[in-house]
Amino acid sequence: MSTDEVTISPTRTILLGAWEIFKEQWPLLIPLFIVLRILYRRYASPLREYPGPFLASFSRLWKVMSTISERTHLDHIELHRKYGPIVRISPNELSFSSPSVARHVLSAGKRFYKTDFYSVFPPPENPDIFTEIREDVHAMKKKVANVPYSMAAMRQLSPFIDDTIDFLVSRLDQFCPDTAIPGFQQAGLPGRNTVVNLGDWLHFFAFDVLGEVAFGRSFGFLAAGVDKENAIKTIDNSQKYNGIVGQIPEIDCLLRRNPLWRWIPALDPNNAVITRIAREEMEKRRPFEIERDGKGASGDGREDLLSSLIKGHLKDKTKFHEGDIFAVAHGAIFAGSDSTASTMQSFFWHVLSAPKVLARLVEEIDTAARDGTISAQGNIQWTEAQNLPYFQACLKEAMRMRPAVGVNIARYGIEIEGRHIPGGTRLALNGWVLHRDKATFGQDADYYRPERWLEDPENAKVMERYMFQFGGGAHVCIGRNLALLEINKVIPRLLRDFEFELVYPGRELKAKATFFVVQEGLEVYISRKKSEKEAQQ
Ligand code: HEM
Repeated sequence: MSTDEVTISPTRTILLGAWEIFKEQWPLLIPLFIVLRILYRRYASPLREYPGPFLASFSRLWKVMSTISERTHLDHIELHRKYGPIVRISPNELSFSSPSVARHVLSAGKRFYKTDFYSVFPPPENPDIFTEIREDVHAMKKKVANVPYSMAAMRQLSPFIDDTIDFLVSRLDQFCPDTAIPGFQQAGLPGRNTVVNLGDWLHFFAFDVLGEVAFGRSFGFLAAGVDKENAIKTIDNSQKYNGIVGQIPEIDCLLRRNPLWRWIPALDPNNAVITRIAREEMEKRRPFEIERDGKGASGDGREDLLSSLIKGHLKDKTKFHEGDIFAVAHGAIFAGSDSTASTMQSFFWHVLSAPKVLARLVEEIDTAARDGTISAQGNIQWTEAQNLPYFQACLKEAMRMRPAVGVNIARYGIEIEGRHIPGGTRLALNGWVLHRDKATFGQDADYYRPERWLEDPENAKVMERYMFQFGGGAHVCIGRNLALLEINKVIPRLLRDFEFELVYPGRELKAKATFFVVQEGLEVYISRKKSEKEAQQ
């Protein structure tokens, strides 16, 4: 007997036999495998009992197509209306419409974990707080980043937000008819007929604030008055990619993670203007040790996000690496700009579309400015804005109706309200669906009605518990203090100083859900309000 005959194991013999059969029969075997897999998923999977679109029962195509169409938020509302509170949206994914289930899934410590959806978001080599899916590592990074994001730290940055608001106001001023110049329209000056894209200006504002807060310098969008170097568009395209490829993360290695991309300069994300500024600022702060004494490159004594993260790194380099500094500061721009802009756009669109709401809101703000509840001139403080109950109700209602995240937030988990969920199942939640729950928000939950927040304080508390515009639990939005601070300062100021009117009343805002809901179509006419003194003259 030869040595070879002795060493061939039975397993190897079977595998070799199988390979031989496969080589000959593959044209038949591959389709057979696909059909059997479809049949298994459709009729034998533990999730077969859950209703949903036919395509979704055996393939991820349904949710990929929905994400490509940028209508995921609307598709999910329709789905739940048609199929009920739990819908199967892919072979191993269930979508839930109940806010109490969402609270359970998102609560810290309930053993629900972020899915690989998040792993496609850049930077893959050094995940930031949003993209980090290892819970222990995430907790370590978040501990460091929580410090600069606290409300106290944010309020210390208030002067820089104020400067950006002043600048926005001066830019908007340029579109206002100057009634002091007789015949201003005939003179070709901007006037009543000037259409202002308020949505764009709010977008530029949100970006410039983040530049100030994260890197101590504005990105210059307000100054340019345009999307400089298509930076915003680049981010939106990148989010679109994340949203779609996040549904099928396996293919990311063939696309964005494919090293060949680096050879095409236009596709290299490192060339985007925001990334370039972030890298430049990071280099300016070296050696990092000087940041420890508050003598950082921002030079004006203020502690921006970058310098605070550098300090966190210096405290414990093993827990918060150098790469984390860049990833977290840079990630803030991606996570915080479109989201804040979208929220402000929703607010303005809803309020300007509802004349009675607008009248009541403007009355509240004007009265508050007259009686000293809020400053009559210049910027409005956070604490002052808290004394505007109707404004707060309008804001909550806008975040309820059109939350800034439009794609599902997904988690892995195995048990919900006593119901066992097979391991590996993704649990999907969509704010647009959750916030329309009639049992929680009322029978008229489909309508924008700020009064619901003022009618019964106890009920308002319950509704507040079930709002998910900032996510929840261990992964609750770290930038919510900044976003709310910014919004609470800028919106009442704009409504105090200007009058706005929609150019196309009754036209829906175009809302494209990439990850965030990117909105278009907030065109307005704008004019300066007369001060009390001017009105009397
Ligand atoms: C109105 C504005 C904003 C909205 C509506 C919003 C919404 C959200 C939501 C829903 C999540 C949870 C996502 C998930 O679990 O998958 C989230 C997480 C996050 N947000 Fe925001 N966000 C806003 C502003 C900001 C700002 C200004 C920043 C930073 C400057 C920021 C940074 C982050 C980060 C880092 C996370 C990940 C948190 C974690 O996983 O621990 N966001 N945001």
